[in-house]
Amino acid sequence: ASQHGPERRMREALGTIHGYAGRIVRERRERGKAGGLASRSDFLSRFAASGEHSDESLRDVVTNFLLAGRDTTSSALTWFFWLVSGRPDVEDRIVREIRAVRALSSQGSTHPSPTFSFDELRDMHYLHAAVTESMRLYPPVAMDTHGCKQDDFLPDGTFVGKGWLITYSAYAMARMEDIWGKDCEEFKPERWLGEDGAFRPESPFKYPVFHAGPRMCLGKEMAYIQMKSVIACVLERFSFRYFGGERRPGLVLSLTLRMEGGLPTQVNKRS
Ligand code: HEM
Repeated sequence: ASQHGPERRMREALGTIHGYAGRIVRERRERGKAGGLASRSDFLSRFAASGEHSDESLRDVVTNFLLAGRDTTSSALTWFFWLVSGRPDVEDRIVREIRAVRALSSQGSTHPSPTFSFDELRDMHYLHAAVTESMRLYPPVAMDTHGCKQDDFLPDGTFVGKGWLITYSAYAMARMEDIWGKDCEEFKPERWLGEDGAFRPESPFKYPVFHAGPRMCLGKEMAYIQMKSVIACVLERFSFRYFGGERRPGLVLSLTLRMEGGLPTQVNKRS
């Protein structure tokens, strides 16, 4: 193998990632061995304790989860907070929903939990719609590429040859009138709500933010729980004011869709 150039840099980068993920696995294994209070019941600890998986295999699972689950949700949250900061009406509805859920569950309890339970988060339909709508316009995986294993035809008859790469852009699809109608460019959480106010999902082929078909995102439900939990906890206590100017922040297209220059924000305590 070459000691120079891209190969060497690749090897070094891989060493850094493997080192990081490997430490996480070793730590869980050691804690598991110590047993009792020191061991934890998280997903990885259970995997490690089962004794069925090698360190290398668990290291790759950890790497996969970090890549798939960290930058995606943080990209989604960044664009969400930017969109909502320009729409006080949406923010207001979210906060009212959070308070309604809170009021229902804290009846009779003097020390309500600072976070929200799974059931409480599930009851936040408007928030679910707002998060979904924000990812429609700013999909964390804005473009997704797959390789074609054998000659095939797309449903519309387009030929795709073996070995070809095919890319679709969820970002562009969100802005097509044919798909979403005349108001496609508008941030409109109501798009996702039925007349009863309940969230109404769409076909993943129309909304390919988590991909569609057999290789769809495995972490979709977990991603919603994480994002709704963060948003509900934060918006219950704070309001945000974006001060990056009137223009839309620049798009940075890497593996995930990031925001140029981050999200300059003033945070205020909610009264
Ligand atoms: C807003 C957050 C997320 C978005 C938008 C998202 C999006 C996607 C997309 C588009 C794919 C398909 C990639 C491809 O074409 O191969 C995918 C795959 C995957 N995602 Fe997510 N993801 C999110 C969060 C998560 C989280 C939190 C986890 C795990 C904890 C996760 C785990 C995975 C895994 C394991 C796959 C591979 C599935 C397979 O190839 O069979 N994702 N995700």
